[in-house]
Amino acid sequence: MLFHVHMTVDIPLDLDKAYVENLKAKEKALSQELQQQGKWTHIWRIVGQYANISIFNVDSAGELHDILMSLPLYPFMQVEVTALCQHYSSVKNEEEAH
Ligand SMILES: O=C(O)C[C@H]1C=CC(=O)O1
Repeated sequence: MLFHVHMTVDIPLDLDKAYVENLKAKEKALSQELQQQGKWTHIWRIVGQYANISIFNVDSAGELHDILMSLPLYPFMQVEVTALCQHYSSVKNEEEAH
């Protein structure tokens, strides 16, 4: 199942800098692990915002939920999820679309 996920990060300015850098490093490592596994298939920075647009390819909505909850920066994120399915006009088959 494909999901479009819009993550906006808002970290309080008064948090300890070392703590924040550690969270970001953990977030990056987990994100890259999920990308290597083919579950987090795209991540794009939204220009001018501390936000990203991502595409996830997971087995279920529940799996995506668990992944999002496990993100180290999740407590500081607003997350909007949109479920995707094949468009009838798409020239790609579902596998290629991933
Ligand atoms: O920077 C972000 O967009 C937030 C988050 C998502 C992946 C990652 O490494 O950080």
